[in-house]
Order: sequence, then structure tokens, then C-alpha cells
Amino acid sequence: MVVTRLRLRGFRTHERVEVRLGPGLTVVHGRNGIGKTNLVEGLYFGCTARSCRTSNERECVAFDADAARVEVDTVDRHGDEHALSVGFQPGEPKRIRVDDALVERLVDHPARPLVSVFLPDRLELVKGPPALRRAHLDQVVSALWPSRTATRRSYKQALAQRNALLGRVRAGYVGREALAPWDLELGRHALALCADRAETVALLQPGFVQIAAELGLAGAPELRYRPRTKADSPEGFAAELAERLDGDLERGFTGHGPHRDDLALLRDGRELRVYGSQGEQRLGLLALLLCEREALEEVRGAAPLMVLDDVMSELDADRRGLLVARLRRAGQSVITTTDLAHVPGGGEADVVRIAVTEDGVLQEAQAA
Ligand SMILES: Nc1ncnc2c1ncn2[C@@H]1O[C@H](COP(=O)(O)OP(=O)(O)OP(=O)(O)O)[C@@H](O)[C@H]1O
Repeated sequence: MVVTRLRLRGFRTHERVEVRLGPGLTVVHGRNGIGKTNLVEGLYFGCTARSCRTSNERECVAFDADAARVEVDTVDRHGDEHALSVGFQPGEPKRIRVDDALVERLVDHPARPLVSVFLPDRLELVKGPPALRRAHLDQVVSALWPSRTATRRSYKQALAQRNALLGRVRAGYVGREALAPWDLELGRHALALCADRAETVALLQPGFVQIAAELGLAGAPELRYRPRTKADSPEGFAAELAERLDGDLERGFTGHGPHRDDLALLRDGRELRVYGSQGEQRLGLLALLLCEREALEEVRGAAPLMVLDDVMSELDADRRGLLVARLRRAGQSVITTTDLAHVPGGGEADVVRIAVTEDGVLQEAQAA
């Protein structure tokens, strides 16, 4: 799936913009604060109906506009064209259309392109709480094997049911023994979810190690899945729950299981979250997103659209070269930069360049 065209209306600094993207690399350049991130945020919004920068989407509507509208044209692998549009007016539900049909959600719609975004704000994924990395890992599982989304859903449902039952035991409506069948049920889904996550991390690990080293993360990089459970059968998991039942009854919810797992990014065995510098955390995040992209290419035969905002200024010339070479190997990517010279090969004929200036957004090189 390739995004061929992006149109923004009333989106942050962009009153009215239309640009074409290349099937390979597109470089968006312009001075600080001119609206480059706003443009790629618009691209993300058009592909997912969500902002990649804020949960308060009112912020995306231009200061002097009442509503924002983003349209994205795509071509799928069979050559079929699709038109996605997202209209957003604060206080109203979003109006999302795919090929003129209204849809409720875009994220799980088959016609939408997968998109992976590196923004300075996304550093939270490395620095922040385990819940963010867990959710991210589950998204990668779903992107790699869409049918396995059901595993996570089943676990969540079983967990909610057990938590409800804990409440009934606490209130004295039923005895503790009522939990036993639910614990086994939860154990079955828990082990399936852990297996999906472990398989994904094993698949990502070699790429992560290679890319992190290539980008200059000193020491031995490692991606490590940290499941809470040590069980290898539903019965074993149920036994772990039974050991913790008093605590669960006290709190009123289940404190053990895959909803407490973490994905650790390490260097020389130490967590980047705790010991990494900001620059090292950035490299860790970049390596993670890039190895996911390559795994998707391998498993699904389609790399997601990769959006890299303001990444070049942090890398030396050799590493910029390695990064761009990796991006150009497969799939579509968009890089923003203050200086076109920071993108090796950015002037080549197959690269699409878009200049964001005080006079507007200028398409410098058109995709064929
Ligand atoms: N809803 C909005 N309406 C109008 N302008 C906005 C809105 N939200 C943010 N801005 C403006 O957008 C500008 C920042 O744009 P953006 O983050 O895209 O810059 P940039 O080109 O990526 O800069 P840098 O290179 O420094 O990262 C700021 O001047 C900010 O005031």
C-alpha cells in the first residue's frame, strides 16, 4: 500500500495543502517551526484518524478554522486506488470515509496503509511506563498477524470476567472456589498472548541488534520480553493466581498476568529506560521501529509507511547514510529535516522533495 497524495484543510498551520508522495523516499524540508511536523502529523491523521502527537485533537484544527479535513489517496499492491478522508470538528464525531463509504474506525480498516512514526515525543515509548511498550508490542503482533488480535481480546475479556468475579467473592456472594474455572480459562488466553509476544520479540531481536549497532548505539543492544508468568500450562498459571488470591481480593483486581508484562530495550544488560541518555534512547526507539518495519516486510510482504520526524540532526554523516540506505531498500518513507543536505541522496531523481516555506508548501519534485 502506497500513499500517493495528501490533502490538508485547516490542519494546524496548513490552511490548504496538497502534496504528492513518492513510492520510495519523500523529504520534507524547511526551517524550524515552519510546519513540517504538522504536515507529517496530517499524513498520520489521514491514515489512522488519530493524531500521533496529541490525544486532544482540537489542537490539530488550525487556530482560525472551525474544522480540519485530511484526505489521503492510496494505491494497494494490486494497483487499486483508494481514497481515505477524515473530517474533524471539535465536539462532533469524526467523519471517516473510505472510498465514499462512511466507516466508524480507520485503524483496523483493510484499505488503510500501515504507518510507523518516529517523533521526538515518541521517546515515551522507551522512557515511559511498561503499559506503553506492552500496547506497542501488541500492535506489532496484530500488524504481523492480524488474526491474532483475537488472542489479546480474549485475554482482556477473560480478565474482566475474573475481576468481576473477584468483586462478587469480596462481597460474599460466591466462595473462592468459584474462581477456579475462570483461572484456567484466563491461563489459556494468557499463555497464548505470551507466546505471540515472545514470538514477535524473537523475530525482531536480530534486526534490532543489527540496526542499533549500525546506528551507533554503543555496547550490546538487546530487546527482551519480560513476561510476569513462569507457567507453561494453564494449570501452572492458575496455580500462580491461586498463590496471589489474597492480594487480588484485597485490591479487587487481578495483579498477575500478561497485562503486567514489559518489553525491555537494553544495552549491555541495562535498561535504556533507566540508564540510557536521551540520544541513546532515541537510537533505541529508531532501531525498534526500523526492525519492526523490516519484520513486517518479511512476514506480510509490505513495509509500513515510515515517517521520521527530525531524526537526521542527531546522527553523524555515516549514520545518516546507513539510515537512508536502509529506508530506501524497501517501502515508502517520509523524512523531515531542516537541511536537505542532511539527507544523503536527498537530491536524487527518485526522491520526492517538498519544501515548507513562509509562502506555503511547495512540491519540488513530483512522483512519477
Ligand atoms: N492548531 C494550530 N493552528 C495553527 N498553528 C499551529 C497549530 N498548532 C501548532 N501550530 C504552530 O505550528 C508551528 C510548529 O510547527 P511544526 O511543529 O510543524 O514545526 P516544524 O517545522 O516541525 O519545526 P521543527 O523543525 O522546529 O521541529 C508553531 O509555530 C505552532 O504555533
